[in-house]
Amino acid sequence: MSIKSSNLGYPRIGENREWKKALEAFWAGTLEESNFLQQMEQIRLHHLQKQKEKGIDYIPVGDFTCYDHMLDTAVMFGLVPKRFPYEGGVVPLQTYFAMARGSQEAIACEMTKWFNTNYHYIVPEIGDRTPTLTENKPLLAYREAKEKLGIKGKPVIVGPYTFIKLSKGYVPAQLPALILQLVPLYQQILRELEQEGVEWVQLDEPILVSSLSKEEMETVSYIYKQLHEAAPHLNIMLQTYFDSVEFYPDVINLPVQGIGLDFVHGIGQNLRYLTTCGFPEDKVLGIGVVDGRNIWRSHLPHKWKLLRTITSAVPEDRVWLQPSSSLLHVPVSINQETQLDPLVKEALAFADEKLDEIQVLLNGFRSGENATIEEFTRSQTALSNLAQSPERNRLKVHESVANLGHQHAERQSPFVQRRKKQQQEKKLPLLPTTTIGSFPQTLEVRQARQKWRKGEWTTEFYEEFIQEQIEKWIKIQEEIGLDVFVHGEFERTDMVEFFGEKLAGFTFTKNGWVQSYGSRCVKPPIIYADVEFLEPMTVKESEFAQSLTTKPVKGMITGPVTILNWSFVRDDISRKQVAYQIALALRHEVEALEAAGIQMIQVDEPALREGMPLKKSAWENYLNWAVKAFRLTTSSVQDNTQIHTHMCYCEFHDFIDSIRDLDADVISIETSRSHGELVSSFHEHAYEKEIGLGVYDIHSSRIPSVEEIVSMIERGLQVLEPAQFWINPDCGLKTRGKEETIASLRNMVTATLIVRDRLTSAQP
Ligand SMILES: Nc1nc2c(c(=O)[nH]1)N[C@@H](CNc1ccc(C(=O)N[C@@H](CCC(=O)N[C@@H](CCC(=O)N[C@@H](CCC(=O)O)C(=O)O)C(=O)O)C(=O)O)cc1)CN2
Ligand code: MET
Ligand SMILES: [Zn+2]
Repeated sequence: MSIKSSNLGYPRIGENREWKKALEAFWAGTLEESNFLQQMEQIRLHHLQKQKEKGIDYIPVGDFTCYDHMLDTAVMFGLVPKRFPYEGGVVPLQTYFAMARGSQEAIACEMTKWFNTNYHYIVPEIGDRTPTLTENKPLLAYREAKEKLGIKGKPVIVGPYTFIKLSKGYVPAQLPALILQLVPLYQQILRELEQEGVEWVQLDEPILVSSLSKEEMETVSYIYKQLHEAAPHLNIMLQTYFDSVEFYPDVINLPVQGIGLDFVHGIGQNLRYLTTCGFPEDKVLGIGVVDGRNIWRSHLPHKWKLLRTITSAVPEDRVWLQPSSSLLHVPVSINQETQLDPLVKEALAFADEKLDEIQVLLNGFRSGENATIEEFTRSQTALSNLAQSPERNRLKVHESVANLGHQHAERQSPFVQRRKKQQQEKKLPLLPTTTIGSFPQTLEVRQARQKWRKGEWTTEFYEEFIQEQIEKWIKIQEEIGLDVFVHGEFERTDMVEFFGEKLAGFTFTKNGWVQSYGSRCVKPPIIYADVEFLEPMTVKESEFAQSLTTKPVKGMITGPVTILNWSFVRDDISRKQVAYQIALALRHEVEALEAAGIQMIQVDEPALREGMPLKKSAWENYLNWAVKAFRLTTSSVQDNTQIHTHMCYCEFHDFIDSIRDLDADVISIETSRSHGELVSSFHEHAYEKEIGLGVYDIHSSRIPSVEEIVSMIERGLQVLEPAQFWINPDCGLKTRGKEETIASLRNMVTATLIVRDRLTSAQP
């Protein structure tokens, strides 16, 4: 036996986003359920077949989903919240999608970021029901692959501890009881897999790389002991990713047959552990050597050296070569990228190419290093050509970043003084209403952009079209009676891609899509070089919108940390340096907006939290530079220019002090999808600046009632001062339709007026 290859998970969306298109057609009612399911199966099998053809020894099955793998796990355990109709047994597709997307009757489940990625999972709600096993999904996936393709796959399951830790609806004291309920269900799954003759199963426990307590590690040991006893002949690959494991000595002694470690993102610590503590002789080591989170080609000679180091500690026949994580986080294939500059293209590897890299390394082991010398040289040359390119060596940019030590990044006056000036000048009513920036990106808008891109429309014609949209929506906002307007972001494909296209240092793929949540995808820009400001990016639209109304129109840009976190970033310099480069570029934009008379400028940072390292010990350093990057972007404006920021779909409670340090005058946040739980965190941290609370979920076509919004507002008012309070939806409205947007916003304004009335008449 020699070294083996393995994969942890494959993108679901398909080379041409077939998956997304099928889902959206099904939801729209233009694709019947049976056809839909058939298409899903086709896509699923095609992906397995592809991995087989690439020669992967351990192909993951069961990683495919019709929405999200956490949601799949929750419904497998019958964890349907009581607000959805459900009578036990296999959860119907209708209910499954209602949990994900909401229905007119019931609010959707919460959605939040999967560790430090831009992938969002549906948060299981445990409290409502006792978990039961409704169907053995991994077993079904295994059988399908075996029967239809002759593939003896490796079922992938979210591990019990990660599942519980990422769920909600229980208090810590209930944890032991919960474990006692869930463990037998996992046991049953594994026992049935064992009986089926499954060789290996992959249990994903990324939670093991986060900062756990010793006590928690003991719980994990208890759980895995139970699992092993239930199916002693089944091999468990305990898979971790995104960083190095905590408690390495405990982890390697768990009664499992394989341990998967990330040797890209956790390389320093994982390697130190391996060389100092060793690795047990009775286990397989899955080594994640090819980056599952970024799109750069591997430097194969370096990887080879790493493999040599590892195989001097663990014999080859007990090693699996694999990506560092599921390939869910990278685009499918570089095949279609015919327009990329060869300098960049040669240096890239997407999911399919990453699997090829694994095979190249494997061949090196099987047939000797010489057999792969060509590929090794090619990777080395591509990466060094890019490193030496003038675009990566813009001295002026390097100097500006190097000189940052002396920059204060302070507003002229402290918040309290600025606030007074802003209040006097802006004279906003109590509980000002606003929106987060984008209005519906309708088919009409997207098609217009496509016509312009294809050259069917002139730039002039397209810009006129955008102006018409802005005009239409300024009128709509007037009619609805909002207090602070936005221009609607019609000219943007995506809040990050748009800015990337206008800054130096970025490049773009034609088809490099990655799933963000459900059917929604993003095409992350590639930061391949030094970033520089070229010319104003948003001034024209903002200025135009402001010229149409006397209400303030917020300028709207995406912040430096979010642009960083939602791009694929060069890895030859630190992320901090890249963030500073972007911040210095964006500062010009903020200044240009101010100079054009825009008095409120929103700098979105929805990805600030997501970039936070998984280990608490690394938080301070990250937050220091992330906050500084935001302040570099925003601090040069006058006191009366009001800086807004916005964040969504993340945990807020553990970094409120950093939010305060951003020194934004107003922050608007998502609250309703997390059902209002985080409002009290701002109170507990005595947050003194202004806050806009998300009063309704924007990921659902459901129109919130006035009463519902009133009670959301009142809930907020129990803990926050009326004077610091703004009212807004959870996030931008680009994914919504026009009519539902208008209806929802009307209800939001009506609800605000009711509460505003109550507050003012209660005053002496
Ligand atoms: N980068 C990023 N991450 C984010 C968010 C975000 O806004 N941006 N928001 C949060 C939630 N995540 C989201 C991610 C994506 C979308 C989203 O709406 N994505 C669109 C794609 C947006 C886009 O780039 N649209 C292009 C068009 C892309 C396209 O599909 N074109 C068609 C042709 C046009 C058509 O007929 O539709 C094609 O190529 O086939 C455009 O507007 O120009 C989608 O999946 O549908 C929303 C939220 C968190 N993470
Ligand atoms: N301004 C952006 C919008 O409204 C913020 C989105 S945060 C994911 O779409
Ligand atoms: Zn948002």
